[in-house]
Amino acid sequence: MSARIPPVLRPEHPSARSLGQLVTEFGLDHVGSLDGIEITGVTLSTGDLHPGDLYVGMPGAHRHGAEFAAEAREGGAVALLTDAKGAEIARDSGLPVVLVDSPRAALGEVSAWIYRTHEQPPLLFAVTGTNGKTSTSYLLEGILKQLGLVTGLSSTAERHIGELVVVSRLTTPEASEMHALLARMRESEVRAVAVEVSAQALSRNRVDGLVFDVAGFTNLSHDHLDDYADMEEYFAAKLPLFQPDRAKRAVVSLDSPYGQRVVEESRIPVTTIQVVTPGADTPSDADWKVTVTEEAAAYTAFTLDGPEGRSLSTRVPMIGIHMAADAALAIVMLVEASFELEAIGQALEADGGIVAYLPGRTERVSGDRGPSVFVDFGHSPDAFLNTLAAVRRFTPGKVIMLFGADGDRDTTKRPEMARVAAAGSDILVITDHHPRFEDPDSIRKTLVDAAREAYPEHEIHEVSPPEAAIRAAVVLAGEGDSILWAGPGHQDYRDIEGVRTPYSARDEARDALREAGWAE
Ligand SMILES: CC(=O)N[C@H]1[C@@H](OP(=O)(O)OP(=O)(O)OC[C@H]2O[C@@H](n3ccc(=O)[nH]c3=O)[C@H](O)[C@@H]2O)O[C@H](CO)[C@@H](O)[C@@H]1O[C@H](C)C(=O)N[C@@H](C)C(=O)N[C@H](CCC(=O)O)C(=O)O
Ligand SMILES: Nc1ncnc2c1ncn2[C@@H]1O[C@H](COP(=O)(O)OP(=O)(O)OP(=O)(O)O)[C@@H](O)[C@H]1O
Repeated sequence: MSARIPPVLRPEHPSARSLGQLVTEFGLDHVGSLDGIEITGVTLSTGDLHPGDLYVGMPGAHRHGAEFAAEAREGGAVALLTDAKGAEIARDSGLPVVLVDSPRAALGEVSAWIYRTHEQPPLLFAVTGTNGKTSTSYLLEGILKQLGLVTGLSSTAERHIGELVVVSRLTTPEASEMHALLARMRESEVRAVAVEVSAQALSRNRVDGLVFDVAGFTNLSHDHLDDYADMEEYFAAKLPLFQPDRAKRAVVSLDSPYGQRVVEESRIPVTTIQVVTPGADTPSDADWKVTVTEEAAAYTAFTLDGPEGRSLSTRVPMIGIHMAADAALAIVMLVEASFELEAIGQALEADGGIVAYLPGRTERVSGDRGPSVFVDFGHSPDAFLNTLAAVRRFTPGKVIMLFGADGDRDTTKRPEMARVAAAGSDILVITDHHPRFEDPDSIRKTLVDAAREAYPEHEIHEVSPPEAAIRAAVVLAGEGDSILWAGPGHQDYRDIEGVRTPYSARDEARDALREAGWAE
């Protein structure tokens, strides 16, 4: 059985638009009569086709989308938008063809036009960076709700429209889906939307047709070097978000050295923020400074100090300094969007701090007895470093780190992940994650070898599959110990040879605790 692919959210009451008018307004060439053709939606996939759609045939990694034009017509598509090659491929499809140089480059503006998302858009927030995008987006959404707004969210984990929740496929949806989502949000009177923007999304035009009111940068560290040749290329992929055609203003964290470079290369007004340690040798030049004042098992308290003596103290219901950094970034993004710091402070104080639930982000799944078990989505060396440090601070006993590495994704980060995991833990349990089309034994071997080489004395267990590994970790743990299971986070499947096999790390961890007698 494979896990269900979540649906794409579309407006429930789309208004029809004239294809002829689109062609005229965009100055496009076309083949075949467009007389009387009305479009109500747009898609680049036959898997998500609605009658009345404009089907966009774009060249992909494997196929040219125009190959599916006839299938799209049978499914109710009323026209094809494609490039010259696609027009040739789809010559006999029976669909009128609208021509563009690059369907991907045209998709954002065309989708915005079809769904009228340029008209009275909500407040738009974008968050990018290697780690912390999802967390900051959820925290933004949480605070906006506390301020009384109807909100929307687009993240790796979920898309939210007010109270409606749908599981996500991509971190940042393709532009056609993004504008459909915004149109649906408008129907629900959503006033502010937090959007997680991946580097891949910026490289692939997925946020075209949007101008964010405020863009936030969390940090940059080693990840995605399968998609980008090196860190410079990965960094360069993030920069377009910080230019006038993409965002009006930005808040940039200086917590990683790349933050300063974003400031230097951005061409929009930028405000900076940084986590500071009282008494540190190098004072921070950031506009806003975050000081963690208390780290408890259920929350992290911090003070945010800004220009003109402005200050706010609150708490985030998550563990770790990095979560205070994400929460403070969210608050300053709101200030840049013209919310009063005082009003934010009052709303948070009324609720005893920020109210937000972040699925699978250092989520504690254990109860009052036995070891603490946290399930986390971290899958990069820097994420491991931060979450392990956070867990360590509450753990009187041993810290057991359980993790595997993604198959068919950046292989160069694996040894460093293993070294960081060994350095920050007392016991390592190495297992499988999403093997995809790779051999899981060989992925584990790379991790075990790297950890052993760096820390020959470290206690390392290799256990496959993860269902057995979490049970092994629980057996190794006792009262006062912690298990950090990094990687699976919120996900409800494992990708094994391209099949999404249903699986929940959080449920497995709860079952393992129950079987060991630590939970009812
Ligand atoms: C590697 C990559 O970017 N792939 C994307 C790409 O697929 P592709 O080029 O392989 O498509 P293809 O199979 O050649 O097909 C070409 C076209 O024909 C269409 N088609 C194909 C078959 C069919 O039966 N009907 C049909 O309409 C496809 O929708 C596509 O438009 O075009 C598809 C449709 O637009 C995307 O969904 C797909 O993203 C895949 C799922 C993906 O995983 N992308 C990753 C790299 C990604 O974007 N990740 C980031 C970052 C995550 C993070 O922060 O960690 C993200 O934002 O999610
Ligand atoms: N500011 C931060 N600095 C470093 N690590 C962080 C930070 N915020 C979160 N993390 C770590 O990174 C993991 C992933 O967090 P989150 O999902 O918020 O990031 P993301 O950028 O959305 O990741 P992805 O690109 O994989 O979706 C967390 O579970 C935590 O381990």
